[in-house]
Amino acid sequence: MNENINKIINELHIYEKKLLISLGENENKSPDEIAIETDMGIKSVMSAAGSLASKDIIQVNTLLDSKVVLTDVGVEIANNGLPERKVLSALGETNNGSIQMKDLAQKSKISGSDIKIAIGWLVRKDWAKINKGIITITENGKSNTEIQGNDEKLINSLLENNQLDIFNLDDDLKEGLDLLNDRKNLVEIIDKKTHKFHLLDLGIAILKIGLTIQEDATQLTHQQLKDNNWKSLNYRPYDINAEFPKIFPGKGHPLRRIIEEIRNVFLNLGFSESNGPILESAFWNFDSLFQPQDHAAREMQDTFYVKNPKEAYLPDNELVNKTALLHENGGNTGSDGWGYKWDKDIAKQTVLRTHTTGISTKFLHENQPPLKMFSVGRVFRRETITYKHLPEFHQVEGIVADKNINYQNLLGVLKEFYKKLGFEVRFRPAYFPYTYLSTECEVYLEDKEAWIEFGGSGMFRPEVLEPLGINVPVLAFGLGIERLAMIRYDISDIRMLYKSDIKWLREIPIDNGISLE
Ligand SMILES: N[C@@H](Cc1ccccc1)C(=O)O
Repeated sequence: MNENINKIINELHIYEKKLLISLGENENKSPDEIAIETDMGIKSVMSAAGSLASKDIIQVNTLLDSKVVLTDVGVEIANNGLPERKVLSALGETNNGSIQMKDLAQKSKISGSDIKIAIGWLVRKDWAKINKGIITITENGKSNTEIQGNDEKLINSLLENNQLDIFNLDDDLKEGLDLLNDRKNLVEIIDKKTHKFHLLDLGIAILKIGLTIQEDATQLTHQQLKDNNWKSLNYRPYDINAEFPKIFPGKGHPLRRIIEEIRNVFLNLGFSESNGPILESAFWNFDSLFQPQDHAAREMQDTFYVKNPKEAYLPDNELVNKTALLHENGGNTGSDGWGYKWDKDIAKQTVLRTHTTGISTKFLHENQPPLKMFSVGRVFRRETITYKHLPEFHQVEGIVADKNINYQNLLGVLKEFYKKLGFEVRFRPAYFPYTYLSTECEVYLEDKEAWIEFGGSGMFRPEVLEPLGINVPVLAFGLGIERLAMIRYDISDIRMLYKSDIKWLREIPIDNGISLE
């Protein structure tokens, strides 16, 4: 037996020991008292008690503790007397023991609203009778003028003691409580659960053997190693439930992360990555895309033109001349072109690129199909800032060029791309001067109950491909990235992505499965 107990003792946690020792001194302490005395905190006391109870060392009883207290109204009544008591006193002071109803308020000094209550209780307590507007004291009333009722006893006792334990009330006070309870607003009963610990035989036996508390070591010191003390130390076990401070490790910005995710999707689909300058010539940004020089998108209100450098270099003459011809009369493509005089100077203008599509035409000019290329970059438009518009944002641009490429392949690539990112998109017919057929992808924003546009795409027109020297079909797309991030991170305002809102950035989970190496 002893051997067994020793084993149990050895396995006791320091909190269990502290609790047992405390109970050994006095079993009647409340958990709160023990928590203060042992400096353990109430949670630790209760969990140590639970653990001791599970080993049959102590028993934990749950008690309901019900206290009665005066309400604010109750305190006032306790100081001034019950309204019916005031009326009874007033009746006692009259010669014939009666008062006219209409004089009641004035004679008994109670407020109008208390009259009804006073009458009700006078009758219920049989202190007075009412007949034809006259209140008359009864025999019972007379004999009660000097005696406190049980309800009054309780009120006074509460005024003195603040609160009383319901289970300890004597019979008078119990009856008083019943009466007061009927009045609704004078007393209140507060129920509280408490626990009481009781040492069982095993607990008593353990205490008899005696418990020593060796404070746990939480740190190893140089000295302990030197003195060889470390061997006899009692090491505090790791508490994996302990509270810990929140830490906010560094992490990639959500926009950066989604860009990396997008890059991975295309790299995994076998696309090669390309890039281009932010400051671009109008030639690559517009002219190479068969966008006429008077096209609305080129207007100052849509495009940022740059003063310095004011002009960009144009590519080789052959390409420039072919492009000029195409704009003017369609060149060899069978198209009529736009039918205007193409102006070199307009093509030389420098712009902050309005899309990344110029990267694609430049890439086609410099590379031979078959090819698959994508690029991610920042683009600029003179947009009014709203929850879904910013004057600068990111696009992912891409092309696939090969003999048998067609519009179905385009839809296939886009579907695959969005699916890999976890989005469901719908396609709508669209128009771009440089593609035919053209389509736009949209996603439904539940918050705004609206479809928002994700980006455009289409098959490059022959007018685009011919001057570049490409004679196979090319599918092309240019998709916005910020809006994807909005949905991915559940933010209803695109501006959030550019605010240094620490709280939001901190709370975004780190791990969304994308590595940033
Ligand atoms: N450049 C278009 C998208 C697009 C790219 C390629 C082909 C067709 C459309 C935009 O910015 O919206």
